[in-house]
Amino acid sequence: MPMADHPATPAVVLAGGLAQRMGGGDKPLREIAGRSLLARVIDRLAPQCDTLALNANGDPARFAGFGLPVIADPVDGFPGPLAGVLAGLDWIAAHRPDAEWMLSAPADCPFLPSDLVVRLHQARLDQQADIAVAASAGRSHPVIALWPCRLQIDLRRALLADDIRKVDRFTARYPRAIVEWPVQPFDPFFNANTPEDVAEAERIALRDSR
Ligand SMILES: Nc1nc2c(ncn2[C@@H]2O[C@H](COP(=O)(O)OP(=O)(O)OP(=O)(O)O)[C@@H](O)[C@H]2O)c(=O)[nH]1
Ligand SMILES: [Mg+2]
Repeated sequence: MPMADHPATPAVVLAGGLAQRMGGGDKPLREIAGRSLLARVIDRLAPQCDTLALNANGDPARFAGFGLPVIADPVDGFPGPLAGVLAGLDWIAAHRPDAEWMLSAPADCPFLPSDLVVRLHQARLDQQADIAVAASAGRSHPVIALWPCRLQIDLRRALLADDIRKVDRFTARYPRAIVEWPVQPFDPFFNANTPEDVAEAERIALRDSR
């Protein structure tokens, strides 16, 4: 359910990468202490977002168990996470035309904070920004962001005509709010890219559940 003090915010979970550092395969389905990365991301976002969709290429059947729509990249090849953001904005324009904002988050951040959406909205209001981006330990996380749905047309042009692939390069065109989160007791934007990261995530998950 959306929180009362910010607009209804659908979210797209980006699960479209190659997972090269993990050694390939479906990274979102990798388990951390008995629950997949993707299931953990959904657990974190579902209370904050009023609609969820997955962005992934290939056979959507492998995600059928989540009961969520699976949207493919609107651009061929592996053009990077910006294509996933565009896939989300296209899907929302078609299915949630009432929505003005969209959250994007990667499928490999299993400990997303429970105040993610509320703080991103507050920051873009306070700073009169168009886009709000999450940060921790002084580093921004460009794909964990709140996007105005009206950027759909600009983003398509940037990807297809201007060949922009870096999320930062696109968002730098707009007033941005960078919103910092504390990293204690752990970084809420911990990102599982390698098998070593999976082991570390298991340690965090087991500690957190005690
Ligand atoms: N839609 C889409 N999402 C992508 C693409 N490349 C990366 N992503 C997503 O962007 C987020 C961050 O990317 P990475 O951590 O680099 O994920 P990855 O590409 O699976 O892993 P590496 O190959 O090891 O970089 C993840 O949620 C990915 O699913 C892409 O080509 N299309
Ligand atoms: Mg990653």
